[in-house]
Amino acid sequence: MTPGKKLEGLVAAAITPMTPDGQINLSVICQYVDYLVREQNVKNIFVNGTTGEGLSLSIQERKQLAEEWVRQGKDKLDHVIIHVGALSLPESQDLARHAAAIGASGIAVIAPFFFKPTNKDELVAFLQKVASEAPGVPFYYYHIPPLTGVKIRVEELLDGIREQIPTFQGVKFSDTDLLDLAQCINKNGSEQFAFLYGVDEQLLGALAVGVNGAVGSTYNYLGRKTELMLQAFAKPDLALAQKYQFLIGEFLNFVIKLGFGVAQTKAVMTFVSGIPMGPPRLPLVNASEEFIAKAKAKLDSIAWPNSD
Ligand SMILES: CC(=O)N[C@@H]([C@@H](O)[C@H](O)[C@H](O)CO)[C@@H](O)CC(=O)C(=O)O
Repeated sequence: MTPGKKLEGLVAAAITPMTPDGQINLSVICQYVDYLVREQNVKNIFVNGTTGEGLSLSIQERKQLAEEWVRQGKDKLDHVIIHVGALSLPESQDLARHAAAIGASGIAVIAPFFFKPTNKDELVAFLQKVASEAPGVPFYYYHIPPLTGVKIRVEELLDGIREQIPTFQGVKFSDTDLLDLAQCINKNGSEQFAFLYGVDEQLLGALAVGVNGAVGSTYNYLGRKTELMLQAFAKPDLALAQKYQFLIGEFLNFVIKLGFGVAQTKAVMTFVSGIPMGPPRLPLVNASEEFIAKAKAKLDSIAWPNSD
């Protein structure tokens, strides 16, 4: 891992591999890291988030996964960010201390979503109590209102945030409100904080307003293609960047219509990488065989530009 290096570019939202009987499967994480680095050229990972079913895991499982990702990523990955958000503040603090103790490169926290903060001050108070348990570890706010129902604007949250959370380093922005995202970047600059976008199907729009990178589920298996989109955008070759975004969107649009979530992501990653990701945990249920066949046929049919 590379301490001090700014978090930018693509970050894979880690899937949590499980055995057929639903236990976490740490034994494939070494292979998973090698696959990301060698086949997808992705060197950053976001552990125990949405795609990783972090909120469906026990605290003990979350710690075991964090330890294994840090251990396996030590000499191969640039950043291992651990999501430590939980509904219970002491649990979240415990996870933050643990992430610091094992040498994670950053921690992230989702807004509590059962008893929800109703304004910025309540949310920042919660985040501050977690961040202060890991005073040497870069802290990221994980904004995902479609799942948390917490719609406090990030633009508002960032106002004066470093005074309350000195380790504040950036935002994982998993929302479609590009006005809010653009204002965050306009007011704070993407040099001061890292802005990482989390809606893979419209990353190009977020690049246009200045994000530093992206965290998402599809970078597990479309990391290399998305990297080519980032390169085309940087060149700049907007037509080529659009071509990549349209094709990524074509696949996601297709699977979203079939019903797409974490269970289906596990199935897609299994057939693309060959690494068994196993079943999801209830209440999520396995992707159907019909979904798998259709998703595979669709992905295979895409004619990527300059494809290898
Ligand atoms: C709601 C959801 O799962 N969003 C994904 C996206 O990567 C999403 O899978 C993708 O845009 C396809 O819709 C990420 O934002 C989640 C994520 O980064 C995480 O697992 O923490």
